Amino acid sequence: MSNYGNQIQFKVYQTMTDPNPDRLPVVYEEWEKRAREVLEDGPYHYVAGGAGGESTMNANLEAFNRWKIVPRMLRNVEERDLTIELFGETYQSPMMQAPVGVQSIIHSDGEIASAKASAEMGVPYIASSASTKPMEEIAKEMGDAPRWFQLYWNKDPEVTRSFLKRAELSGYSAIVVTLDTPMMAWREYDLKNVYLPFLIGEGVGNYLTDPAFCSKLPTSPKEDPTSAIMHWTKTFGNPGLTWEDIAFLKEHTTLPILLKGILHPEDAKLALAHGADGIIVSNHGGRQVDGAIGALAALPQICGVVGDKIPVLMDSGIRRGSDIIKALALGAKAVLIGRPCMYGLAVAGDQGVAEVLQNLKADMDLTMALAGEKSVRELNSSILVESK
Ligand SMILES: Cc1cc2nc3c(=O)[nH]c(=O)nc-3n(C[C@H](O)[C@H](O)[C@H](O)COP(=O)(O)O)c2cc1C
Ligand SMILES: O=C(O)C(=O)c1ccccc1
Repeated sequence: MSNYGNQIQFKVYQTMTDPNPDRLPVVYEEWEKRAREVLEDGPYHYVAGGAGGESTMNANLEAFNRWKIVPRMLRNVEERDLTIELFGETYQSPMMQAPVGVQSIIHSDGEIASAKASAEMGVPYIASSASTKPMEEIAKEMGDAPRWFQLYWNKDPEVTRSFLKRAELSGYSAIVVTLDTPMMAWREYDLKNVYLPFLIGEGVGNYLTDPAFCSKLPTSPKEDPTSAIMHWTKTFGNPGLTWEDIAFLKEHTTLPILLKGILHPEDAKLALAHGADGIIVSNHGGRQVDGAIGALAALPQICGVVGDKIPVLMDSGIRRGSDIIKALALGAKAVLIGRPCMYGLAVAGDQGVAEVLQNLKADMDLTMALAGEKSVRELNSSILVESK
């Protein structure tokens, strides 16, 4: 049971007695501003930017703003429950870290720092295929703490199979298959800055340590890193995949498989028909299709199709506790947090990520209580109205 009320008082007291003007921000916009100050143009825009004119990024925020919470009173919210259950595991809150690759462009400790913060905060960490550090190193940092692995489905099926095996062996308990990035979108700032992290060898930690990947190289990546990177760019994404290929993944792993990047209700039906164990409604934080539907706007229809058959999670645009409450009330079992954690990482490494997660959890708990609700499992759309 949670009580963040006391923590808020503690935080205010801490702030009153701490004369340091550089203390960690509370305001989301200040985290972003501080990240902007510490990052060069290339990395900052890579993280903060979206596809094309960024209309999808804006749509994500607008979709949250369109729904309003209608709080209920006198419902005894003294004892509250933030825990959820997914695939037989109990998680401390309905929040996870979204898979984010190339984190060494944000902080020298990269994914190790984010994973450490996740373990400390009891927030599951989803390790990206495109991490700078190999999945085994990330796992080692986390001990027994919960973690999932995000799969970029390589053109070479042996690499895909090897990633699935390595994830199982290093204690990841679910596979998130990202479907919306068989190729990188048109991202204007990255083109303007001539900045693509993987072309300078970032985000290939899992690949350069993979026996299946390395077996296809003319020489070892140590001897010839350029060839290794070129091979990566040729094999990274697989635009030829179809729904029939999901069977390949099911054959090669016993872990639950979640499909990330679903926005169309017909695709939710196909996901069910092809045996997905979960769906993540997402537009990749507005980084792939410019002009796409806001992720939250896509959520209700997808939950309508899926019902209670498999869990639906969501990401894209979560910035504050009330966003999490809205997503859960519209049917998501949990949400993934992307950029906010990365701004925390840029500003203060693992401590920054932990602070961002802690603040989001406190804000979510308080918002839920003040809306008259005491369990994240019981939230539903009766506390929301849509304003057109
Ligand atoms: C810098 C960056 C790198 C990302 N890398 C990956 C990745 O490797 N795999 C993946 O599935 N999603 C990736 N994403 C998308 C996130 O998982 C998530 O969908 C998105 O950030 C959520 O939106 P938000 O940033 O508005 O919270 C990345 C996002 C960012 C900002
Ligand atoms: O930038 C991204 O959104 C992303 O998913 C990615 C893909 C490949 C390498 C690094 C990040």
